Amino acid sequence: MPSKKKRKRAERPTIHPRNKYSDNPPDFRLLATLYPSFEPFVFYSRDGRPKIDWTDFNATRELTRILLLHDHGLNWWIPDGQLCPTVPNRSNYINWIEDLLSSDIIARTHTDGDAVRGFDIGTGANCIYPLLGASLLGWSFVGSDVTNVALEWAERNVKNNPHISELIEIRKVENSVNTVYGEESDNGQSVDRESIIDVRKTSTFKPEPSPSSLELHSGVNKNYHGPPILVGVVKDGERFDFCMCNPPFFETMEEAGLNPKTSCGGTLEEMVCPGGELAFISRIIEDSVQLKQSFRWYTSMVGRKSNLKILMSRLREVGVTIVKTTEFVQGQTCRWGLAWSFMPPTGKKISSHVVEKTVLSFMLEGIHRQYSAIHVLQSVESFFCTSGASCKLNASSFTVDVTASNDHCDAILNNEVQNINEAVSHQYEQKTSSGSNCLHTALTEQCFRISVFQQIPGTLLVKGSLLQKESPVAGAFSPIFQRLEEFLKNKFCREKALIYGSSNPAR
Ligand SMILES: C[S@@+](CC[C@H](N)C(=O)[O-])C[C@H]1O[C@@H](n2cnc3c(N)ncnc32)[C@H](O)[C@@H]1O
Repeated sequence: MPSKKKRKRAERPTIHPRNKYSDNPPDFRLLATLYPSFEPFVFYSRDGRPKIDWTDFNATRELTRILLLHDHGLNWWIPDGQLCPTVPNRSNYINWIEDLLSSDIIARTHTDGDAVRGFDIGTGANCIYPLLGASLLGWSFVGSDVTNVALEWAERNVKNNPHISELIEIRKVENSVNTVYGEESDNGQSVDRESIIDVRKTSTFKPEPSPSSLELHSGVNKNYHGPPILVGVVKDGERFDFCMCNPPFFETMEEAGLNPKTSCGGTLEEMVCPGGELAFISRIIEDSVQLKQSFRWYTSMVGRKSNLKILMSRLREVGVTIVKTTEFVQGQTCRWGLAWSFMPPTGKKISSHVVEKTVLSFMLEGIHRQYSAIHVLQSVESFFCTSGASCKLNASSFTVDVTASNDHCDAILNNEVQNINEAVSHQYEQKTSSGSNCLHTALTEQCFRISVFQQIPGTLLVKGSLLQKESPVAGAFSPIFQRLEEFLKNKFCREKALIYGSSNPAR
């Protein structure tokens, strides 16, 4: 049997090992006794487990407030309706940047001794990244934003923490330098034609999208039409170790208010920008082409896997020296981290936590209305069972654990249907490092977990994790996963899989 600790890790596969909450999730019972203001929000399920109502904004805000106070010694507040960050999830991004900075894959150059300086694009009223980065790691930050409420509350949150306030500068993004030619931008603000023309004149960036870029993938032109992001905000001669960004992910508020299971607030300005995250991050890429080595690392969160692929091909076009990605999982939500640099690479490798080669994924987009994640999960199970592989479906974690022999793998790849009762009996037990339930495996078998995550309505992410990296049949994992992609797309999506084994650069 796997140890308790190992099982816990397997349930939360990508929480960073240095994350304070990786082995100790918040203890609501304890927090309710320590903080009377939190107590009214905690209730107990039949089996006595303490819970909070994730759909209650006041509950999620109070949880964030006391976690920041209890675990980080930070005083913090936001007004009603502003985006409320989840502390464990935001800490993951900070830990990932720490990995990038310490990785030696690019040269260390312009740092001021050991001091690390970051730029948080769109710090929000919550100012969460500068507060966490400064208190956990002593990093200094510029946090930028455009709205008065964000700037006012970010300032307040900094001032209320005098022990780190010297480390954080909140910077207003001036709209006078705008990015749409001689017209009004979508939000009615005036714009400056000159600034964008100058930027393009000196740029090596190609304004015409190539066949692999935005228009082709999305079917719409997703150019950014908003206030400046980095160019025009970063001052002449300023140098940073990194920038980070939790961008406005969505194109409309409808798209944004979608997770009925949680209430984390979020105003129109925080959640939405014309063109959504694709346009916003594409502008960060364009700005990075201008600013090049002013930053060691450029990074952003990405909300949709399909956008990650497009952005990666964009990065290849503009000639970055290195691209890194990671995955952030919290409950049923999955986000990605995208990082790139123009620094010369040193040829050294980054730690294995950052590069994840045994995890594959694809998106199911345009799912027919009548289907939900559980239907997809059941089809995953039947897909593998019909080849004779053994499956264990877990409806609460939305996973299917699969154990497949060499013969089962062949059957899947050759589209053969086997008698389920004839599944090869397992020969002996071999524990996997990830502590999965899928333990009864012979050496010639492989064991993997398929997980299904809700993205937005009509879009699911399907992820496959190989649990026995050393298995001699591990090489079959990728083609099998491609078969699964083809099968699920044909069954659930309005747009069918056109060709078997569609290439996915993000894999
Ligand atoms: C999704 S919120 C992120 C807030 C916070 N960083 C977090 O992680 O919770 C996006 C933020 O970006 C800000 N924003 C939008 N356009 C911006 C721009 N051009 N420059 C700086 N901030 C911008 C919004 O006002 C909003 O506060």
